[in-house]
Amino acid sequence: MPLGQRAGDKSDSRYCGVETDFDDDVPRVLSDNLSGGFDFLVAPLIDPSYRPSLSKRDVNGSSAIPFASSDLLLSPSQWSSHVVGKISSWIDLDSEDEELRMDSEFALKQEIAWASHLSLQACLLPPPRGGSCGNYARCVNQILQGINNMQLWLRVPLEKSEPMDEETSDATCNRSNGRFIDSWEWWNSFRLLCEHHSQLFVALDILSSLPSSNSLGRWFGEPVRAAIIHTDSFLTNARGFPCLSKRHQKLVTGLFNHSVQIVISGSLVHDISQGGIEGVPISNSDIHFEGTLIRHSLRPYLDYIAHLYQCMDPLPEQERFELGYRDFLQSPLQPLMDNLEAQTYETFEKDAVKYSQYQRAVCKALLDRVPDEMSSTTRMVLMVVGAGRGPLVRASLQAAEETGRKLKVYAVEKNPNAVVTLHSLIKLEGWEDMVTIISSDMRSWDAPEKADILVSELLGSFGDNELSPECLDGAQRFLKPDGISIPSSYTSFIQPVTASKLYNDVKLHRDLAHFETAYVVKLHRVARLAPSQQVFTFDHPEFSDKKSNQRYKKLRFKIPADTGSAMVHGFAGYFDATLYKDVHLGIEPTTATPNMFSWFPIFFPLRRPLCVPTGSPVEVHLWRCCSPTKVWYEWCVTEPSPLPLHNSNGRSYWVGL
Ligand SMILES: C[S@@+](CC[C@H](N)C(=O)[O-])C[C@H]1O[C@@H](n2cnc3c(N)ncnc32)[C@H](O)[C@@H]1O
Repeated sequence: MPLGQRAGDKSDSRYCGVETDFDDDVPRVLSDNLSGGFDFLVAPLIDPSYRPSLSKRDVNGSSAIPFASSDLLLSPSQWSSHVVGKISSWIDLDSEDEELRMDSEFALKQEIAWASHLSLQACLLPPPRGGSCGNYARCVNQILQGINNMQLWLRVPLEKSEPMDEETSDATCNRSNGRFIDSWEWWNSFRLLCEHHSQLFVALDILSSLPSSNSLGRWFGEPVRAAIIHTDSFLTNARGFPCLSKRHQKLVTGLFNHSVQIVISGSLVHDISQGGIEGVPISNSDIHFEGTLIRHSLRPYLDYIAHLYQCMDPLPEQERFELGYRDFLQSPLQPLMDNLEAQTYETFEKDAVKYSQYQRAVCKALLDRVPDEMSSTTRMVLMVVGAGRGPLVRASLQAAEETGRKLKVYAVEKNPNAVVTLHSLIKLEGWEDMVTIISSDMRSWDAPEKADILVSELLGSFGDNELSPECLDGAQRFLKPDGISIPSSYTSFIQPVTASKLYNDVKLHRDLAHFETAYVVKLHRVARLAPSQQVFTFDHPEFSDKKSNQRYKKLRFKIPADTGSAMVHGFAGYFDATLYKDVHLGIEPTTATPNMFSWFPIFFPLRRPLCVPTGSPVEVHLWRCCSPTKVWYEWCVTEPSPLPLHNSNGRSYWVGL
């Protein structure tokens, strides 16, 4: 029974699991837990006292392996939708004891084979035992090469003690028996050994104390599938009911938002005589036995988790619309080289916020340029360059009306199809006296007069990446020397991110070119590791003789020390544009224009994930390179360790002029 209804949320986080002990009557255990309100079990598949080496001594091989129920007692579809197999926790693949190690390898493979036979969607692997986990990772990696769709969830305690001063910059000081533990390091070694395998996930054990927010944040870029909350981690409220600390609540909400499933583990440790969570009515799903109400012993914890789920705000409509775009890599548009389609224009035009910002900017420019006393005698020449289907023409005319200024508009557009639409718009709106349509590339148009105001929206997710600088260089010929360009400038930004899903999606292409391409993507499962920094700025108009649109920037990012070590899979990129004076629009997360949806961020991947030890800076270099026919970016990392230069000479990714 899902935790609740949240408009638009179709993610797995609606389903809550329960960790159970070994029981050879899985159908009954499942039925009890489903009736108790849980959606799935995390259950051992085999009797924990079983050891392969002992059974091998049974020379006849006559005794059955003590698996918990078979596929005759529970159908494969029931196993698949309701059971996550819990691999035996005695397994220790890096033990010094050879017999135990050999037994462990045999048992692990045997249990996973059984889980595959049952069509389980996932198995929970025991946590690495700290220190070296080479043999454990080797065996899991072998298994990963052979399984079909099943996921393996590596159980990892969510634990990070604060390092002592002298350990701050030492990433290898991850000792389970010493002073400093950062369990992320265990996960990191393991997944590096398994080469970021896309079926290897994390299940986090949520303990009663939580590490710092920065260190928790790292996990949102990792493939976390489940969070196991032990009943011991719950606090007790004034009335004796289980509840979580504010920080735990925030974490759980964050996990829900990232499609992570909660699993309750442990036994009832709260003394609740009344039943039911405070304020939550006893539910239909409580079991009635011979007229007596039997509640699942963990029901108060489940009810509390459901309560947290139900308290979340509904997903805003725009977010719902964009759900399918989350972490989905798209090639950036090439509006200069290609002609956009009507559908694309239509999507742009739905973004009312963008056009209202433009309208505000044009209003301010008109008021600055034409004093009140001249408003009836002066007619401003405004050119919309790259007019598309006309929304900026409309915004400009509305600004003229709002300010009582007179306007003559030229709408310049190089896409002949959009020009057809423009003509029909002008006719429909009766703007023939005010608007002249020019079907031309702005870089080659011979304008009959000069403009007071040049309005354009040629911006990509990274500002200049759709070649606004090159187009406006061509267009500023017909701007008066004291004329105004809207936008007057734009700046790009980047920040390092953990984004294991994006990394794996790029890797799927199995070629270099995809690792040297920038993507437009609605970032969701990412950890933003350090505040973004400015990269390239372009100002318009720019009449200087020496100007160049080539750029180079070196940036150093400092990941907060309490984050711990982190993995960088690439850089998230954004832009902010000043339209006119204080009117701006942009997508840089800290200053993003609210409710504007025209642009998703850009993502510059790295060919090899970059492990950044605690306290190490990340030094990145970015170039904007230009030739007569194309513009491209090159990028590389030089600290903490050098990575190859990406996209040399624009060999993999470029934007055509
Ligand atoms: C991002 S769209 C914006 C369209 C419209 N202004 C809007 O806001 O919906 C950019 C438009 O500029 C046009 N464009 C790009 N480069 C151009 C150029 N050099 N000359 C004329 N139009 C250009 C494209 O065809 C496209 O219609």
